[in-house]
Amino acid sequence: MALLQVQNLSKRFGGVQAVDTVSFSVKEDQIYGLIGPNGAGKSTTFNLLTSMIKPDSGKVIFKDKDISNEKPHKIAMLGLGRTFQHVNLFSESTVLDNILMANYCRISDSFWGTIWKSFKSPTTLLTGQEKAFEILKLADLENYADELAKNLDHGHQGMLQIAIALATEPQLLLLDEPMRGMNPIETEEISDFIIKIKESGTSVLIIEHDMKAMMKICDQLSVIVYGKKIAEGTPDEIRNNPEVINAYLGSDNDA
Ligand SMILES: Nc1ncnc2c1ncn2[C@@H]1O[C@H](COP(=O)(O)OP(=O)(O)OP(=O)(O)O)[C@@H](O)[C@H]1O
Repeated sequence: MALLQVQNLSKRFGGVQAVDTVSFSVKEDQIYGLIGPNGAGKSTTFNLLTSMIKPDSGKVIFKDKDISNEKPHKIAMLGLGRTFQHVNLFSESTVLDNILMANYCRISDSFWGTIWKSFKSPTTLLTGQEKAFEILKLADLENYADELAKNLDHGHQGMLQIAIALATEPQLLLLDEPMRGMNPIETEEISDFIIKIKESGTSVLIIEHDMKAMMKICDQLSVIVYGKKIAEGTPDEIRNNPEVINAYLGSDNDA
């Protein structure tokens, strides 16, 4: 079943057609990749999906609901979580507290909602702790639970960033260049973490420039060039698509 349907989405900034009638669907239990050169329109697409900006035309359907004009926090509450390109942590808080805060934001969507939920369920905070350790384990960060986030190395901060987004308990997690600035070992660890996220029941939509990693982890990919989708398929189909090789991958493709 399609969890997310993107239908003819378009966005223009002045003279630049950043996103041009882009359509694709992400199914449950899928890692779906968006690839394309710098300035292709990938981040703009993410910003449209999460309502950080509004489309000129087109629709975003999430779990059969049109969310094109929904507020960003409502979209997060519906189960669409995301990370940003730049690491965004509470650096003076511990790793565990970063996760707990994100998880608590998930359950406390409103003041009265919080009161009602805590009245209904006094175990809410305990459940939050259990959930947090579950996520830390998945990210291989459980040994760093009491460490301040600022003391983690770049690779572990990247893992924590994803773990925080996961703590909002999304059904679909949008990852914006999670391997940016990572060395090959860190890239491998993040790839494994993303696969584990899928196996634990959360679908993933990912933008990433590391082609090797994308070809390894994605079930399906779309290629965007100058705002337009030029191809869609499995990693093998994309790797061998002459139009993609011409327009984007080039002859030095080692994916
Ligand atoms: N807020 C904005 N105002 C004006 N132009 C913008 C804005 N955001 C993006 N653009 C332009 O839209 C186009 C698409 O940019 P976008 O950041 O979506 O590409 P991208 O594929 O994510 O690139 P990268 O891989 O480098 O992150 C670019 O030409 C960019 O300069």
